[in-house]
Amino acid sequence: MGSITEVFKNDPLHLDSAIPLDFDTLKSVPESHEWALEPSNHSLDSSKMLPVIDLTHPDAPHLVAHAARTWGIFQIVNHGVPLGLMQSVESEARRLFNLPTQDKMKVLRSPENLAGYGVARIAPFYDKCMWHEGFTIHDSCVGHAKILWPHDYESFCNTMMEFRHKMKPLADQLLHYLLKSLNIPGELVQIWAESTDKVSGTIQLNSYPPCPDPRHVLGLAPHTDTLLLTLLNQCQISGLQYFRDDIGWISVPPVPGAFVVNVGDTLEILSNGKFPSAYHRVTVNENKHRISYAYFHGPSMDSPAEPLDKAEKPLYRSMTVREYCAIKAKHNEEALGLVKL
Ligand SMILES: C=C1C[C@]23C[C@@]1(O)CC[C@H]2[C@@]12CCC[C@@](C)(C(=O)O1)[C@H]2[C@@H]3C(=O)O
Ligand SMILES: O=C(O)CCC(=O)C(=O)O
Ligand SMILES: [Fe+2]
Repeated sequence: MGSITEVFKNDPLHLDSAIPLDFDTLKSVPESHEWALEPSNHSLDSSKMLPVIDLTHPDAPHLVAHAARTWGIFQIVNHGVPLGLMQSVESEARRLFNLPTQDKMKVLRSPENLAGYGVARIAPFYDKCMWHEGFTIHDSCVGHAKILWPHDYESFCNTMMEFRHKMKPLADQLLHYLLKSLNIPGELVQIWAESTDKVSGTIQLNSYPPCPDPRHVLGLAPHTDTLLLTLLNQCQISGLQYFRDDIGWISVPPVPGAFVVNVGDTLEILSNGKFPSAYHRVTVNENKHRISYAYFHGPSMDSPAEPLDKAEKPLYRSMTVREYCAIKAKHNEEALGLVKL
């Protein structure tokens, strides 16, 4: 059926590269984790550049569409997701990542699966390792949570399911604003809105432990997200950076209670390049254990991935979302270039 899991069944992440480092035992950065980092641009005040949009503002639909066109990344506040729920997601994520390594290894993501504990999907594309461990939730998380906390799994699962339940309509609303701003028939906007009903969004919990020397380390290597929209909370600790050719790497400042919204590759294709997918990376901290959590909003794998405005010359070839995800899983950063006409 139409889930992203099937893409990874065909292109498994091999186990030897799927195990994160045991960060607790490290006193210095091993060579395997030392990157030649492109420097950040500190001369610009990114807090004055990247838009922070109040979703209760009467002009919110236009502000959202404008920010997605100009940046491919922006932040939203007054989005309706309760702060208490956001705090619970963070504390459940911390509870998980604070478990001993041998416990987390019991829920290691199997090579052909999407869900569970492990390194980022993009890890095999790099010869250096990232200072990161992740936990991915796709359908239910009960199986994994029962292994981790046999007598106390419910608070984790209830929190994550409640979070997903609140994120879906928010992501749909943003997608609706964006698609409506394109020159496409209302029925097509409706079809796309409904296409996200067939899949349950993916939740990704990210952990970036304190690092003895963060200057040469990356939490996550530069990447774009694959699906339509990613909504991410950085839990008040900076680390997320965004790249644009004309400005270089700038920090995305943590804004209390906000979600960072990233345009993903699939939305770049649907919009014929009007909403550019955001190229981003994560840096780490010396003393703070940074957590972030994200909701990945995607369509059914059977949906067409092609420019929607038929009056325009298409810049990308037509394919299904499944085909695009398979190209991304094989070629990572090269994928968008490979489907450009
Ligand atoms: C829905 C998804 C997006 C994601 C791949 C995945 O199937 C589940 C994990 C997601 C994640 C999180 C960390 C960064 C990222 C690039 C990765 O390696 O795994 C994203 C993937 C993505 O957007 O392509
Ligand atoms: O941790 C972050 O700020 C970003 C995480 C991210 O890029 C992702 O989960 O795709
Ligand atoms: Fe990302």
